Amino acid sequence: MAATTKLDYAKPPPPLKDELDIVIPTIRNLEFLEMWRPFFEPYHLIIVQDGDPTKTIKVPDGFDYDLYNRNDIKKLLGPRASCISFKDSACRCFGYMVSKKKYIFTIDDDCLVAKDPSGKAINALEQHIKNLLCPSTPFFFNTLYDPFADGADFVRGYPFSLRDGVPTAVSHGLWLNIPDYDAPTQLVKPLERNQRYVDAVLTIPKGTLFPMCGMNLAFDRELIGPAMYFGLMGDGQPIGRYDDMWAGWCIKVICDHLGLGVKTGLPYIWHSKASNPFVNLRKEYKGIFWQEEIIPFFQSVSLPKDCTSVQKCYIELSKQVKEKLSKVDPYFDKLASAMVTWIEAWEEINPPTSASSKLSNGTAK
Ligand SMILES: O=c1ccn([C@@H]2O[C@H](COP(=O)(O)OP(=O)(O)O[C@H]3O[C@@H](CO)[C@H](O)[C@H]3O)[C@@H](O)[C@H]2O)c(=O)[nH]1
Ligand SMILES: [Mn+2]
Repeated sequence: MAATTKLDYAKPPPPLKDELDIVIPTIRNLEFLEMWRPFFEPYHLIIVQDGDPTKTIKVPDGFDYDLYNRNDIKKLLGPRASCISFKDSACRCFGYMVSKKKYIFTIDDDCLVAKDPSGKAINALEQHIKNLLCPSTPFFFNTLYDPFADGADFVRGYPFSLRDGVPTAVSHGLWLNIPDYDAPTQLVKPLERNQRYVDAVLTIPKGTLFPMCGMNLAFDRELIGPAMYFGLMGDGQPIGRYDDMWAGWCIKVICDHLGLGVKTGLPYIWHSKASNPFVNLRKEYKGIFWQEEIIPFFQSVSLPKDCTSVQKCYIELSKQVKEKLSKVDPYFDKLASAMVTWIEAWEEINPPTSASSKLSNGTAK
């Protein structure tokens, strides 16, 4: 059995119902919650209504929720609301900012409960909680996958000095049915469906980036929340559908710097609707060739030792974005400024407590 584990994988994890918020970006009514009711009803929902604030979003009875529309965002953030995207699912990050809980689970309104190979309904939230409560192993790859999973462990040759692992900051879930493909792939493979259920949770190794998808994602808000900014997308912006990707690249370099873990794999959800590939192509177009410069940038990012908090790392990252990516397009100059605005807004909404400020100055004992 692994040297240390905060959780016995064989048993269900603690429900964390008072420590976790569910964040849903939406332009639709939320009937999908009926399918999730057995799993979600005990939790507080933060619904971020995008688009026309005068539209009424219907939420099924029995759920405890706060709903924020564009007017609410402007009222709460004032001029700093400019950093929250409009007419793009990136608006969901506002929900991360206003939450007061330690954990966040974000899910799209076209993601339904999937079934595992035995036909059992998958409680995606329970698996994310397991993933977050168990350590990650970014420094040395365990070939039997998650060593903390029931029936697995560290294999021969795995250094005992590394078997405690590190705290897990992010749990990235996957999708059956409609896969999260980019528009070109979607256009050439319109009928492809993901039917492969891979029963694995992997820690993404230190130094490796990954394409983070926001539709089935959980994270420890206290460990990495301030870096989970989903960027400037949608209305008035030259790019869309790179919100979660941008956040994923930022959080990964910061997690690597701070010694935190990022996991991907279980749980699966059932992604029920494909968005329009032609509309998606128009949104993604610039991103498809910009990312050939963005990825080498993130691969070369080095954060100074005195960046001991997520906020300090993020502000340093914004400086490097301004310095090194603005030559790709003036958009990155705007994005770098928006990254700073996001941190300012985050700190205004979440004033540091004495404990958290000790943590952020690396003085906590
Ligand atoms: O303008 C908008 C459009 C949509 N939403 C809400 O965001 C999610 C995702 O929307 P949808 O399922 O229609 O789009 P997908 O292409 O499947 O989304 C995936 O692609 C990524 C694009 O950023 C994203 O990470 C994935 O979610 C739904 O809840 C819509 O209601 C919105 O708020 N504003
Ligand atoms: Mn979708």
